[in-house]
Amino acid sequence: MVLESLHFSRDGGLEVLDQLQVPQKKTYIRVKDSQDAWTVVRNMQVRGAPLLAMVSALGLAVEALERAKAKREGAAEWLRERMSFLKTSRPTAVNLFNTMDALGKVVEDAVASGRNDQQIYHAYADAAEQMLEEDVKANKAIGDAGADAILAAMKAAGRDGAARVMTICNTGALATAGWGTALGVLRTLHARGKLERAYCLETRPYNQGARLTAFELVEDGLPGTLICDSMAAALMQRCGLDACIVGADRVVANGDSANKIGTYSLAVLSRHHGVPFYVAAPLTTLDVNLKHGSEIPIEERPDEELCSLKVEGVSHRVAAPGIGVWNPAFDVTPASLISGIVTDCGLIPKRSQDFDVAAFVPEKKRKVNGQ
Ligand SMILES: CSC[C@H]1O[C@H](OP(=O)(O)O)[C@H](O)[C@@H]1O
Repeated sequence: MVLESLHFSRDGGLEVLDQLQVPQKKTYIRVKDSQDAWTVVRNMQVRGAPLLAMVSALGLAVEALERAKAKREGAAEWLRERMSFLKTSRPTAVNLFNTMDALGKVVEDAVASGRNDQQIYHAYADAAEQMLEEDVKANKAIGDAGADAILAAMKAAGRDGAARVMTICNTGALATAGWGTALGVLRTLHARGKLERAYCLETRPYNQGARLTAFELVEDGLPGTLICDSMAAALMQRCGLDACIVGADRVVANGDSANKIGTYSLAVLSRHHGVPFYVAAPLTTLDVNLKHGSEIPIEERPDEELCSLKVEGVSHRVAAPGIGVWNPAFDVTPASLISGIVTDCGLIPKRSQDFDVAAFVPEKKRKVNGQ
């Protein structure tokens, strides 16, 4: 059983796994309020689009419950200000914004129904806690839909065996509340006896693949092979693949998808080698307010993160001092290179060169996402 990314309870509060220390150390750190939540997300001690949204929401829930106990007034105004603050930690993963907007609606509904301060604090905390269960359920649904899609594509290509699948970054239990999105599809294939091998890219410069995905594959006994990002093309050329499946930080109205830097090159390689390329994401990752991938804000991380290797939280500089650095944390894959977008509500139907995401988001889910 993989380490859990977080532990939350009303009495015990919130603890998160410090992912900067994985796999050498498995250290849980306490998140006592919204400031702590913002800091662990900004530092990438906690990362992964769904997980960073949940940790932000739950860190604020811990603080809200403390204020309820102390009978502090001004609940709605305080929660609005704290949610706005939490939105400033990282700009690309839309899950953070969708989650804060959905929780903001919970607060506004409580105010509109005449709830007092204590009730408003508790309404917020109840909704934040419920997101944990919903996330794992969504990931299991993504797992089934993704595994069905990959096996159907293999059958159409005349292959009935187990799947050889490549993935980038970490999209497993350490990027979510459990099971994972793209890595959740690999877990489902394995559970069905249909995973021949998972090839995980080390995912420079943060090494989510080498440190986190490799850790999850080994811990859960999935057949995994680690490769350098630069080896992906040669592996497709020499060994053959049945699919690539990746996560997402934001999928916009036409299906263009932002994900970890290196994903776009994987999509181009997949197209060149005739490998189906899938994006796996819960509905909280969809953003129909943006029409095209060029509108997605791309986070740039500190130069030091590219120039150094961090082991157990300690940085060792590798790059020559004084060199200029460009360090975008994400890139955007155009919908035309994506074979399918796998969600917890099934696959988004593909048009000739893109997807109609807005038509897909069911009315009820659209409301939850604040769209
Ligand atoms: C479950 S999708 C997680 C998504 O987030 C990762 O980015 P980061 O590690 O910088 O938070 C990566 O893009 C993954 O695909």
